[in-house]
Amino acid sequence: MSTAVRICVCGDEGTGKSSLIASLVKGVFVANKIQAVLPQVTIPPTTGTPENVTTTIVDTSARPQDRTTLRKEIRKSNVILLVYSDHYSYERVALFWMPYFRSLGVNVPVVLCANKSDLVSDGNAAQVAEEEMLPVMAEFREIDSCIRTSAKEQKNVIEVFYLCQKAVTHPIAPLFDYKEGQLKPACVDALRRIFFLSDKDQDGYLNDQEMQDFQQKSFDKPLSQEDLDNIKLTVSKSVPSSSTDKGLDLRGFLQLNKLYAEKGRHETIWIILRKYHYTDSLSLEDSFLHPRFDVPDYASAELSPAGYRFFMDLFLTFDKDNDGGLNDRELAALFAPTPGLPHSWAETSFPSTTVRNEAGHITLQGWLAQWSMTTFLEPKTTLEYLAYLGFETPNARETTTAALKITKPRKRRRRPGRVDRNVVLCYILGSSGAGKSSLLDVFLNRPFDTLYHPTIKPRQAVNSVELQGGKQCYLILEELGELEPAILENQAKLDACDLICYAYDSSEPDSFSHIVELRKRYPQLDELPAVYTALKADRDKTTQRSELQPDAYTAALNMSAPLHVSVTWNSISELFVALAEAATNPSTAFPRSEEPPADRASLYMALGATACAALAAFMIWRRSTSNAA
Ligand SMILES: Nc1nc2c(ncn2[C@@H]2O[C@H](COP(=O)(O)OP(=O)(O)OP(=O)(O)O)[C@@H](O)[C@H]2O)c(=O)[nH]1
Ligand SMILES: Nc1nc2c(ncn2[C@@H]2O[C@H](COP(=O)(O)OP(=O)(O)OP(=O)(O)O)[C@@H](O)[C@H]2O)c(=O)[nH]1
Ligand SMILES: [Ca+2]
Ligand SMILES: [Ca+2]
Repeated sequence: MSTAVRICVCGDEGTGKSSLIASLVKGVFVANKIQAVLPQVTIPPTTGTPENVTTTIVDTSARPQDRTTLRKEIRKSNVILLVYSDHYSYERVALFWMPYFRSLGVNVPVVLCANKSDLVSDGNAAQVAEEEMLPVMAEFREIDSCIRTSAKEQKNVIEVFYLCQKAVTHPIAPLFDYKEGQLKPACVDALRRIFFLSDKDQDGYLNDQEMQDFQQKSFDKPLSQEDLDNIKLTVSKSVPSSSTDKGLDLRGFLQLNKLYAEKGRHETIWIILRKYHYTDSLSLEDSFLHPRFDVPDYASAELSPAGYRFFMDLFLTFDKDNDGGLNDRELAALFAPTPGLPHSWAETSFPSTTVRNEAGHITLQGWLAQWSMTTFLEPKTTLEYLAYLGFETPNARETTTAALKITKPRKRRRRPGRVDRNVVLCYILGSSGAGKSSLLDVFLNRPFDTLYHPTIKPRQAVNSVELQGGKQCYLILEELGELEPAILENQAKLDACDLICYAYDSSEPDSFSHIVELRKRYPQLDELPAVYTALKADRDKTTQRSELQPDAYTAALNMSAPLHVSVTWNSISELFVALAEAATNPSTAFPRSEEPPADRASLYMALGATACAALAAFMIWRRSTSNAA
């Protein structure tokens, strides 16, 4: 919105341009001859000034020799005050002035002023408007408003300049189409969204309480019962088919605003739109959608209790059939005041990233998990959607950032104790076919699928996990697909990750070596806490083709031995608890720091050596037997 209004006063010679300016500034009519062109005046905002703008008024001359200056001033202005005072100068409005402004290519509102009204008898006022003003207004859309003034009698002098200010601060053009007699589509879209956000119970009507809240928010003052009844009466009169028993429906709400526009009270619409953070071009303010929110290094973003509350209420409001899931229609209704699903959700075929019910609809648990993940991975998206979806705080000065919080930085991961995080990210690394996707599926309570679909794009799954002691945390599991090398080379990605889960297929002899290779190739992985997991434990365990067998390998690292799990076993959920525990208590997932007793260390090494020898012997034996066969 503009903070300054520059008014260029134009019109034929002798129409009273300079007199109007002098009358405004001095407060009295200057009867004696005044300067042809007054110097420009700048007026600071006063109590009545719309939007507290500073106003500059520029006088001009219509004489041909002053044309260059006139042109320059018109181009610099935000609004033109076009003055006429008799029949001749009136004719010149349509014949010269309006076409002239158009030929300059300026796109500013024009306020048309019929000055010297003292010379016309009062009875004529209505007729003047009918016969003179309406036709030119109809012909030239850029005319914002018309007014009759008298500099001599101080009539409408303050008002005419006020109209000029308002034409800039509260323009009618973006809201209303005179030719069609309709609110413009962008205005209807914005009002529809505002109606939708105000209809808190989503029954399609603004009931009395919702109207009160809307009024309070828009105009910072309560709505009296009388005013409310009047509004309803006006609407029911103008939309005869609508009943206002349950409140105001969308049609009635739009009609009400249309009436404002028709009656020249379009500033009311602007007040509403601006309260809901619309810009002059009827888009949402960038600072509203993207407030400043910085996540320091080693910290993360999470939803605050207010944020969780908001998303929970949203879910409950839109689960109309109360079946504990949001079906496609309910989801579409929920996202109606937004541009659609967040980009990243659409890309990851939401809701497949989180918990769904049998019908495939996202559950409340899944919904909160999904937002927890989004906030963790891309807090700006959450902030944007909080704005679209109408998150409000009791304190008007607070923004959507009140729905988020920043966790304490956790640079020193080896320090004992829990980290200040309720949402954690765990990368699952392992050879292709090791069973990573199956792990993600079972994490989301999906049935086990024996069919193998290799993963190409990174894939995430998020769910809540109950930690020991009953505390909830959200665990994001991510398998990296073909981007595994790229992601592991990216230090920022590793810093953001809370835990590495090394996974291998215990029934596949070439599976564990992938982990050994990864750790060799990316030594920076050792800076992260880790958990080793042997997958497909329901199948026959086989010897790994690796220098050390997994147990010996982890023992040599002073790490816990791999957990043996199978997605076909119910006990698989214990793995997720173990991962969440390790991620929130990272020091437990590093090599134990106390040096083990010397003889035990050598025992591990020796064990490793025997294991290798055994493996070699085994392979030789196999080969000879197969040769024999
Ligand atoms: N009766 C009457 N006379 C007015 C009014 N306003 C201005 N006049 C007179 O009209 C004449 C022209 O007024 P100006 O203010 O100089 O007009 P202008 O448009 O600035 O004229 P230029 O500078 O020549 O372009 C003066 O004699 C004013 O006193 C008015 O409201 N009523
Ligand atoms: N018996 C058994 N089979 C499993 C288990 N987990 C996974 N599988 C099967 O192993 C095969 C590969 O599983 P995926 O989960 O696709 O393996 P992945 O690690 O995601 O594979 P990539 O995406 O190629 O890296 C599939 O046919 C699964 O059905 C398990 O616990 N037991
Ligand atoms: Ca003048
Ligand atoms: Ca309602």
